[in-house]
Amino acid sequence: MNEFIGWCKARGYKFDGLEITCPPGNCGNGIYSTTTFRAGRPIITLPEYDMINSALVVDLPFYRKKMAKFTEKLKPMEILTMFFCFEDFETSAWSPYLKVLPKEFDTPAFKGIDYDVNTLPLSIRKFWVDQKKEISEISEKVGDHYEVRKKIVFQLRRLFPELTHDKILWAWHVVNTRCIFVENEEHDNVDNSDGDTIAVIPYVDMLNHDPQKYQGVAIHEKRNGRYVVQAKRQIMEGEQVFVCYGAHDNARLLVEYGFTLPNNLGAKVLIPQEVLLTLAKIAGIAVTREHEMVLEEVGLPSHLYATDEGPSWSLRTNVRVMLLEHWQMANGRWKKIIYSHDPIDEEVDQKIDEKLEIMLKELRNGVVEKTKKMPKDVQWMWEEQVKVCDVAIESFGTNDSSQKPRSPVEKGEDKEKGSEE
Ligand SMILES: C[S@@+](CC[C@H](N)C(=O)[O-])C[C@H]1O[C@@H](n2cnc3c(N)ncnc32)[C@H](O)[C@@H]1O
Repeated sequence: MNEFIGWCKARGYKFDGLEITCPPGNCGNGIYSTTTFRAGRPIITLPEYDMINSALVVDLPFYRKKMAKFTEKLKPMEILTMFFCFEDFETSAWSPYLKVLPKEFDTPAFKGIDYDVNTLPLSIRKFWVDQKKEISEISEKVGDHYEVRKKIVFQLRRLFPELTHDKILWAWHVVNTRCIFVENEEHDNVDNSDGDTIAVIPYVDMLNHDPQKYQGVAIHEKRNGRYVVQAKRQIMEGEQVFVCYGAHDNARLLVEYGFTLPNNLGAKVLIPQEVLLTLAKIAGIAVTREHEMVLEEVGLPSHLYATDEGPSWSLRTNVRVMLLEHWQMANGRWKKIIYSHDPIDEEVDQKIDEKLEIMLKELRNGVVEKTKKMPKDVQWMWEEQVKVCDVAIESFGTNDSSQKPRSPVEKGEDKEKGSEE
């Protein structure tokens, strides 16, 4: 670690009052404060040219030469993965940094765990599919298959015999678990058709995630040519400095970063429109095609979030829409009602509560039933969803679990109704 710290200082990084140590638990290294920082003070600064982004890599002579062999341009994720595949731990200019990177990761992809997508909660499903696709696409392009396709096996094998699927998987994880959102300039040799917004930033990438406690916010100060992490509130001596990687639930944290958080407020339950409609019907709301069309036009999500004190405004509004009378919807009259700033009529408000409570209990029971049927290794993801439902239900203040309506699954009416599916 000392070699890395010296390397950073020699490159102009500033991080007085911080030290990298291993926090308790299994989270690798973290950054701790050895002094008190006032809110607004920069705690880490480094020159922007030290951000490892696609432009930096493709302009390095080694990679420029290497990429000249390809007929197509690579995307930013592929370029950064390639960089971590090929940099030599001993001879690279980044050697002290490469040596402090984790050797392995606790993500399902790294451990070779392949979830059946149909057993995952909706909140993580698309992300899991996209991640698998991205890893296999990268390993095809940079690895064996790509070489076969391009008939340059011989040259690449001769130049880079160490390039294996395992190496690519490791390099991809380095990028995916450590990259930060930045707005990179366009570069002629980069395929930025899907954007170019990632960079791996040494030292800054030692910051761990805590969405509740985080004190560090990162800013690319283009005008000053530097990258800065600032204290967004006072940081006390001895505290671990955290940033927030995003409002992710635990399934997402595990799949993307290989860890979970106790009491994660990023937990959420996605309620797609067809499930909302089913729940509404169970709660006795007479939903017509007209209601469905208005719901589509309003376009609000019906999700439940662990951070919400009760069902969100958008979920309540969707229920409100479904309670509209035919005459209230005719000729676009619903817009005046739904978008009005006037307080909602107390009677309507009570009706929304009453219906929502039934709907959410039904949803909860459906998720509980689903949880029981899921393989053991993903049950905890569903249990987290049950907890989110519980918090929302508790907000109604009745909290009488014996009164929970039986789910359609229990009643044997419709296997999928009332579940998150
Ligand atoms: C950007 S790196 C942070 C530095 C990292 N701990 C290291 O030793 O290099 C992200 C990785 O740190 C770990 N991590 C970050 N926040 C964590 C937390 N709150 N709990 C456990 N592990 C965490 C995970 O392994 C994640 O993939």
